[in-house]
Amino acid sequence: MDPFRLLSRSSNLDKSTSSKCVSARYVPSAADSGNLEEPSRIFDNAGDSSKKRKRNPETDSHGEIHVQRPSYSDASTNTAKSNTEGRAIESSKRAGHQPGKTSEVARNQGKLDLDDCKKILKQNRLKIISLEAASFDGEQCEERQEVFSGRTQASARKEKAHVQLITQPLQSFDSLRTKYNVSGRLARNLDVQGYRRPTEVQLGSLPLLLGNDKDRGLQQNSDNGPDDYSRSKVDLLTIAPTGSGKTLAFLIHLLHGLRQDRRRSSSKEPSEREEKSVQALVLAPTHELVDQIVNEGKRLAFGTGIKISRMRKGMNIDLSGSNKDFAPRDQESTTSVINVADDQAPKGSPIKTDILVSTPMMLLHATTSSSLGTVALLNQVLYLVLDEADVLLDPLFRDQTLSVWNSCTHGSLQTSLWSATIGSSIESLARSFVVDRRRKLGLDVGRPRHHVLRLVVGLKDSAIPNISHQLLYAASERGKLMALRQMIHPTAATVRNQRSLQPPFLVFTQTIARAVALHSELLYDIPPEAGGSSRIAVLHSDLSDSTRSSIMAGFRRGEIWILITTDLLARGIDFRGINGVVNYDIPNTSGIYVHRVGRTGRQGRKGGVAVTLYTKEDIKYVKNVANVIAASEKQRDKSQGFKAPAELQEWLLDALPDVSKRTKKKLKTAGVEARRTTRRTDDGGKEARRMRISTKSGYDRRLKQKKRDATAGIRRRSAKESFDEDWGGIED
Ligand SMILES: Nc1ncnc2c1ncn2[C@@H]1O[C@H](COP(=O)(O)OP(=O)(O)OP(=O)(O)O)[C@@H](O)[C@H]1O
Repeated sequence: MDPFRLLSRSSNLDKSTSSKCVSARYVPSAADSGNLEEPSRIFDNAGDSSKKRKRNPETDSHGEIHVQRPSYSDASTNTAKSNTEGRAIESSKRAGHQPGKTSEVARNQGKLDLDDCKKILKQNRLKIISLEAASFDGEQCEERQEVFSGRTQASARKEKAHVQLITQPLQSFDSLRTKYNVSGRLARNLDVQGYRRPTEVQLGSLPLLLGNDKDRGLQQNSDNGPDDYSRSKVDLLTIAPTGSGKTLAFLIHLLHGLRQDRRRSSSKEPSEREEKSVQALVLAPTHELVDQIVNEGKRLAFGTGIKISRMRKGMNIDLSGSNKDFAPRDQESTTSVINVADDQAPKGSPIKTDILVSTPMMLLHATTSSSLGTVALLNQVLYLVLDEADVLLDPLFRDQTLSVWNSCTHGSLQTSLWSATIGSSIESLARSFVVDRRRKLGLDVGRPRHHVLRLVVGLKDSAIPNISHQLLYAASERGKLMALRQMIHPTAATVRNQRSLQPPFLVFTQTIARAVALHSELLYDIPPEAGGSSRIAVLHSDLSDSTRSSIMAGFRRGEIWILITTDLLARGIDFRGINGVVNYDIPNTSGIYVHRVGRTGRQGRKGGVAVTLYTKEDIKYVKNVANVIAASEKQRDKSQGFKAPAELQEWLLDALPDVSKRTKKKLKTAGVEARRTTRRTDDGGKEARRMRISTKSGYDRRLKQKKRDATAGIRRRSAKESFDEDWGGIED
């Protein structure tokens, strides 16, 4: 008998246990927040232990990646698509790609041939098109106006005719150094921070931002040399899912761009070198997001000599800049320390920085109150980033954002816009703004064509597929509170017998007043043995900056388990170990739903739960949310390759009423009427509404109030009587 077989007979591994161990890796928890794993691809089966991750195309570019050819049923679509594809190939050929033939040579130079590029882009669900902004001039401008004011047939056809570009993907962070000459220090910082492989959005956007027209699959501008980085800039609009790593993508671009500019200026004679102030500007809608970007930027910029700062109340911009003592070589700059001086700078002191991160309002406040004016302070800005671009260009922030953009008058300004949701109207607005700005500044005269590109990762404007969505009907406000209590209570193992919702989680309400009211109602729901009221907090824009920062820090450290908030935290905020999101009040738009639920399941992590509670007042709005959930489930099934049990019953989609455009608009601007902070009076005016969130019925509350009044009356009377007795009045 084979002695080896005999010895191994008793070591029968329990298959179920082993598979559990593997899949446990993908369950997010607060504990994994400090650990950066390999990024899970959002659209593959990263969380499914039984399936292999997609192969790395760098090591396995032949045969293993199976790309399904699209089958077009409709003849007209067929023609349109094949035309587009044909043009894409044409354009790539013009750019220097030679399908099939170049494989060996190209691979030796770190370049892939056209087919490989196409496969990788398709595998990562990346679509890149040129919006051809610079081709609008003269009469074409009118057509553009039409696109902006409403999609005419001509403009719709024009949209369809966009050519899809086949770009060289960024296959590893190593190629940042080898292909794009990114500084060794920046590459090291990426490694130290634990970033091993680029995510989908980084894979697609970095070659567009760092490369030349050839890398982008565009026709090469004849006078652009291969290394002429500054002359081959494009503006980019990126739409990628929540938690997919957009911040890292634009930070790498800014840091590399500024290093390149400095290298160039350091090669000049000292007397010819210019001192520059802010050269890169990042706009974000909230202070919390600004802080987060700066923190990530500082970690990445460590030792590069590039300074990144946030704009705070009372700060001024120093025009003398911070690039005076720049050490161009990596070795020299390794001694730099993370400079946090600007954070502790006294109010009113000027800040010297290369990259400034701010909300539009804060920046405008500082620049307009300066004697120099906004344009003088921002005219050296070479890079403008709009993070959460759709909200920055939304009517609420639009004037401020466009005013900042207009003040960046440098001819080489490169703008990039980033969000998980950018609708067609915002896209048109951005595109027409680029064209108008360039025309006003006369930037296109005698210059090579300027391109505006759009990169879409996955399905546009949709929620990530790796979270479990649940729509819960709670009938009334009392019902919602009871349902939430049920989730908070330690015995509540599951939500609707499905995945459990365990702290830490976020609870979103429609208004600040409701967030405050809900917080005071739930304050004592967590038993003292578990930390009591310190485990639950409320965060909104009426709080001071320091209170907001300390609550954020407490939640990140895991000291706060339940954070009640408004849409202030719906966008961009990256809490890595968060287990779920509760939409206590339904979101005003489907876009906000996508962003709110995107606070969980980040970086492809599985296990996040998103619960949306709704009452009978909400029924007419719920289809917005239900449609997003249905699309997300479809995406999940597609990427898994099988149909998983739906969490959203199909009949519900049919039963819910359609949301009219008017209702959508009303909801977007003011939210559900019953929960607004003001109400209309009979004479047409407005009055503040008292916000109460309670499980007690109105009858019980009235009864209690009557009892309270009666007790107070008795106390008052008895106090008066005893006073009369003691004093006894004035005797004759
Ligand atoms: N290449 C990478 N490898 C591993 N983790 C990454 C990588 N890139 C980014 N991350 C991490 O992914 C998380 C989400 O990134 P980020 O906040 O930039 O997402 P986002 O796309 O901006 O999301 P949102 O749309 O919500 O703003 C962060 O914790 C970040 O550190």
